[in-house]
Amino acid sequence: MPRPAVATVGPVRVVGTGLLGASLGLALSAAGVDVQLEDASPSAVALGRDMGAGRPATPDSPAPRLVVVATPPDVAGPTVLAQLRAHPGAVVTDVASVKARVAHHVERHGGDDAARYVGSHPMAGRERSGAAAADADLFVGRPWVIVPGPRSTPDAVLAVRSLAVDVGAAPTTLGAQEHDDAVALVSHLPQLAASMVAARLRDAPETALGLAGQGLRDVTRIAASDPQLWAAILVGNAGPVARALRALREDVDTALAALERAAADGPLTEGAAGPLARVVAAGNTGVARIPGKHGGAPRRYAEVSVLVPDQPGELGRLFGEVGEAGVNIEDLHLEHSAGQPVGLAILSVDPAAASRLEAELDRRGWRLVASGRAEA
Ligand SMILES: NC(=O)c1ccc[n+]([C@@H]2O[C@H](COP(=O)([O-])OP(=O)(O)OC[C@H]3O[C@@H](n4cnc5c(N)ncnc54)[C@H](O)[C@@H]3O)[C@@H](O)[C@H]2O)c1
Ligand SMILES: O=C(O)C(=O)C[C@]1(C(=O)O)C=C[C@@H](O)C=C1
Repeated sequence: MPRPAVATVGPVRVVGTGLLGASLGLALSAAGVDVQLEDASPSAVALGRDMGAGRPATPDSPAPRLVVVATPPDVAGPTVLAQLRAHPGAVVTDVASVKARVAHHVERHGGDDAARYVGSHPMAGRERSGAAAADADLFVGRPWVIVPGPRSTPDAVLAVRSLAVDVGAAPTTLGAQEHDDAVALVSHLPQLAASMVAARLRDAPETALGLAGQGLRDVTRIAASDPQLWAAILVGNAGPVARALRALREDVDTALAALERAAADGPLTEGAAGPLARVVAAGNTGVARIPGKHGGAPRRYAEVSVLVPDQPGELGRLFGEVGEAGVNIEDLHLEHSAGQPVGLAILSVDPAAASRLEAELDRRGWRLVASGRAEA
């Protein structure tokens, strides 16, 4: 396969070869960029190398043109400073999930070197840590926030934007505090909420856990995230996260008051159902505002739900036949419970093509499920 043309000029030094660093190394190496790997843990470097993310940095390595600091956020500021000093010809960025603290650190202690620093944050990741979980396609189609400092040069900003584009991400520029306020709401509060819901399961009886369906899985995937990394992220963005959590607590208190009223006086008691419906309806409004798959404005798709036998090759056959019908799958959800002989494939498609696709799949013997759901 021909290599994609990239604007990033190596060597690129990746400092911190865990999930993010190794994923970046994989993507850049696949594009032919020379990647040097550095980590406080020698075994993390060795793993990154073995995964194909780059070559271990040595004292004889050529000077990097670009350094990407992918360490935990609590050490990102000092690591950025050390890299600026060690590589006076390099642009330095970091990918920490919290930006204001790193920016202040570089601004306060970096002197003229701060001109070569540009903060950044790819909104891409997963609930696992380390290079073993790395993925060259992690950044494809994801927003990548660029956070220029007051002294960042245009060339430095361009180098970091190019990096984002070269690995398939969509760069967008924000101020450090604006970024931190935004991710408190769309990333840090969801992590806390997922963790708290999942924590309720610790002592749940096996019979209850055996009933777990897709709803629980949807809400708790990120509860498997690394506690140490997330503790550093949350304390690093404490003010905005506390504000978001306080607002959530108000909704919890509203729901609690309504439930306790219903529990004490019966489900038809005045003031019980109304507040609960309003909480759920507010959630409907919020979820409808989450942008679609390309991170752009929400657009509506029709959903076609198909029962798929739990046998090798059946999903591939379904995709093939949707393709033969000339319909593009815009998004896909799979619902499956252990022990069930079938799964449910929910295909998001252009509304204009939905009925034709349903008729075609029906004709070919697929079992369709009326869902009527539309995705925003
Ligand atoms: N995990 C995600 O979903 C995600 C997404 C976007 C951004 N981020 C940010 O990316 C950064 C890395 O996260 P990750 O998920 O790759 O973590 P990770 O735990 O997988 O990797 C971090 C690596 O940094 C190394 N390290 C720690 N201290 C170091 C130091 N002082 N010098 C050099 N190396 C050091 C560790 O040995 C480890 O290999 C964090 O700042 C995180 O906030 C994470
Ligand atoms: O999808 C996931 O698993 C993530 O945790 C990714 C996610 C996010 O909240 O979107 C998590 C933290 C990062 O700073 C950026 C991305």
